[in-house]
Amino acid sequence: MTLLSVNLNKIAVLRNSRGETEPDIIRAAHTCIEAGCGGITVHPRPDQRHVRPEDVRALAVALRGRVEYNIEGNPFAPARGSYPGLIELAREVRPTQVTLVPDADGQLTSDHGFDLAHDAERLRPLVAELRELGCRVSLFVDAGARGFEHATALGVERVEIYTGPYARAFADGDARLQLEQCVETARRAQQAGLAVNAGHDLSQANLGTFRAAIPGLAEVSIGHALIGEALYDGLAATVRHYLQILA
Ligand SMILES: CC(=O)[C@@H](O)[C@H](O)COP(=O)(O)O
Ligand SMILES: NCC(=O)COP(=O)(O)O
Repeated sequence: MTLLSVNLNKIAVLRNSRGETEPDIIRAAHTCIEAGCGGITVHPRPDQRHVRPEDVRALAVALRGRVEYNIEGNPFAPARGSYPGLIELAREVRPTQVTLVPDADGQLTSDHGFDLAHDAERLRPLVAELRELGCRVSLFVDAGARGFEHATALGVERVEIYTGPYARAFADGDARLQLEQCVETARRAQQAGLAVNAGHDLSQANLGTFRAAIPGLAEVSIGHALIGEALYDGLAATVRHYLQILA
């Protein structure tokens, strides 16, 4: 069974565009949980254009004991304004899992993973602290990544394969090479004792093929496509509700 963790960043983006409280991220989380998802993911960033520290805290209260809570982000990005930094947020809310992502500041979205051999030493104290807090630690890696033994040696339990290039190739009509690379990467990670998560631009169109190719895939975190698809799935019914009011 692969756990579906719904990324709610895009709900926050819509809400932030009006500076008010709707759509409500907690209500969205309840809806996803009632629909059967196994986890909620958020990816706070220092510029706070997506979920904000207060969302991270409120979700921790709403989710506790119900589903897994996965917080993603760059642990090296400094605190800025009311953003206290990823590790400080983890200290406060102790999520189920922290996925460390080497985003550059101001990056539109995540687009690459860690170089495990190169980054291991600076990750070491962070991984140790997160594990002491009781959080499972996952590292975001590119398809094709090597050096998983460095992650295992740090005490990391999972890696998340960045699936953006796979999703793009799938949309372009031929994802064979990208998929093979993901399969091979998952196999190497599992051989090193790590469980494998995946995410970025996964969708109803490309998920089935991906899942079928990766035995033991532990978790997928999906946000952008899922929220977009939810709009299409709900738009007609919502228009009908408005028409009933106006009839
Ligand atoms: C690590 C990763 O791939 C996701 O967390 C992604 O960055 C989230 O997407 P947003 O760009 O919507 O925050
Ligand atoms: N870790 C990936 C994630 O949380 C969601 O990515 P996307 O589906 O929004 O591209």
